[in-house]
Amino acid sequence: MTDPVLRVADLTLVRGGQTVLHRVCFSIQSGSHTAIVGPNGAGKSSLVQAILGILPRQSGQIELLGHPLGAKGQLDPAVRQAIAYLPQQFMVDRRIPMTVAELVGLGWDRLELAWPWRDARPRHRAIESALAQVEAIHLRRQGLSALSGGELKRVLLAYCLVRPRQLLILDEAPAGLDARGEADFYRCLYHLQQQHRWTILQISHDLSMVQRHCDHVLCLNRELLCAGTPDIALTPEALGRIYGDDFVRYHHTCRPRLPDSRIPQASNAQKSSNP
Ligand SMILES: Nc1ncnc2c1ncn2[C@@H]1O[C@H](COP(=O)(O)OP(=O)(O)OP(=O)(O)O)[C@@H](O)[C@H]1O
Repeated sequence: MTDPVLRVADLTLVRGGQTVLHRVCFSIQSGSHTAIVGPNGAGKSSLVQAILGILPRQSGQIELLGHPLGAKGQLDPAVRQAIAYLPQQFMVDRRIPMTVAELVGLGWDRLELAWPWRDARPRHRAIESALAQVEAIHLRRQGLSALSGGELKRVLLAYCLVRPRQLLILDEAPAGLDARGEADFYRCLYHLQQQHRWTILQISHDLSMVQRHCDHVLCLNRELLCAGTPDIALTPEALGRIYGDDFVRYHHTCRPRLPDSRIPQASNAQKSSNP
């Protein structure tokens, strides 16, 4: 078995004086698709922020692509560039006069100093290719303020894939999209995952999506309560431990369409109910 893409050992995190993660341990393998599930306030976003080196940890170790993450978030720049992050909300003022191509280009730029003119052509080609892959090439000269929510998510995916990445971390990335936008986003994401062999770690509240698309689940509520394939981690018993014993999972089912002959006729129904 190859080295894990991510290894978290004994991670404890304190925020605002309270322990939000207690001795969390797990690892994720290359090419896997892992979901982090758990109730509001369970520490899911805090966990992701600790993995990205944004939040300092109280204790424990984090290793990304075989490299240790320093106590203050230090990480080999080449490793950092192999990781892409898609947040729940894109916190940049959309009135900033920036085009889609300029935003995607930021994902290509190296962290160290470089000669801008030497890289201009490959940079341009990488931006065009990334936008084409998310079917957003027609938006390249558009300002960010003119994008719909769904278009912006696709552009952010292009930002993620403008450079080769190995690990993609998503924090409720399709939040705010309508049902169609969410389905399109996931279709695009899974297609790209197959193509680029990404390892995905995503926070989600959508247990049906997790059941359908993820091969590993981490159930978190301040500590790691259980982990395994969706069949193991999303049983009613396991969900009861995470969300409380009275939790009942809602399944949306479509009523089958009745053949026309069996649909009650409003006029007949009315007739028979009239004296
Ligand atoms: N900036 C902060 N300062 C102090 N405490 C915080 C801060 N942000 C979050 N917390 C606390 O950390 C705990 C975990 O929050 P976190 O956002 O990680 O949970 P979550 O599982 O991602 O929740 P949700 O599903 O609601 O997004 C919560 O108790 C929260 O109040």
